[in-house]
Amino acid sequence: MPGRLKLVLASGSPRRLQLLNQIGVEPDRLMPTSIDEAPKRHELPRNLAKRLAREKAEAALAMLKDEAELANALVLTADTVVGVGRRCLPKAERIEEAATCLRLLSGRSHRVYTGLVLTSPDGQMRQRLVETRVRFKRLSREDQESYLASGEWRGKAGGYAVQGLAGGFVIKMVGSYTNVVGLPLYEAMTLLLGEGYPIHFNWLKGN
Ligand SMILES: Cc1cn([C@H]2C[C@H](O)[C@@H](COP(=O)(O)OP(=O)(O)OP(=O)(O)O)O2)c(=O)[nH]c1=O
Repeated sequence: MPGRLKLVLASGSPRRLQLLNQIGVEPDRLMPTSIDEAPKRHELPRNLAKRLAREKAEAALAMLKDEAELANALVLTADTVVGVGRRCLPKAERIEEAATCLRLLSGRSHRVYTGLVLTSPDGQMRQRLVETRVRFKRLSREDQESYLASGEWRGKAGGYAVQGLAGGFVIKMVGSYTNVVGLPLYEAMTLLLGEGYPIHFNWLKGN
């Protein structure tokens, strides 16, 4: 008899895990991948998000191939990229990068893309690309300096986290909020249900 369908979240992002938990999904395994996330020359933000989500899926599958107990597992990966026009902003690791991002984001609209890949046990990859438009207020010198001092930008695409202090910078958002945080929940839920993952069953637990 086939075992219960398992889920591997191939991510080291605590935000992605929290977002999945929010819809009652608890992955059987967390598996951070490590890939080169540098954009190619002239690569558009949307293409970068798609490519990196796919490369994370491939890296996770290679790590899983010797794990018999996860042979029957779905594997979920995502990558979030902030784009200003045709330019990909970095996932800020240094304060100078974050400062450059804030200057570019100040007083204008940008787009946040998340590429999502769900791989089924037979190796089939189902992919989504989700886009949200975000408009920031003009950031004063104090906004920028205080935000940099907060450290909240660290490890975040585009050097900000909308779920934290930077929520106060957002004038307008068009599209999915959870997409900006790192995992668009409508699309994730649709992909998981499409592969037969029993999301609603989990909602009944505890009642
Ligand atoms: C724009 C934005 C990004 N982010 C985060 C989500 C992601 O963790 C990160 C983008 O980097 P990613 O490379 O997408 O993800 P990651 O390296 O953190 O995790 P993994 O590859 O292991 O799945 O930025 C926020 O938390 N809030 C935001 O508002």
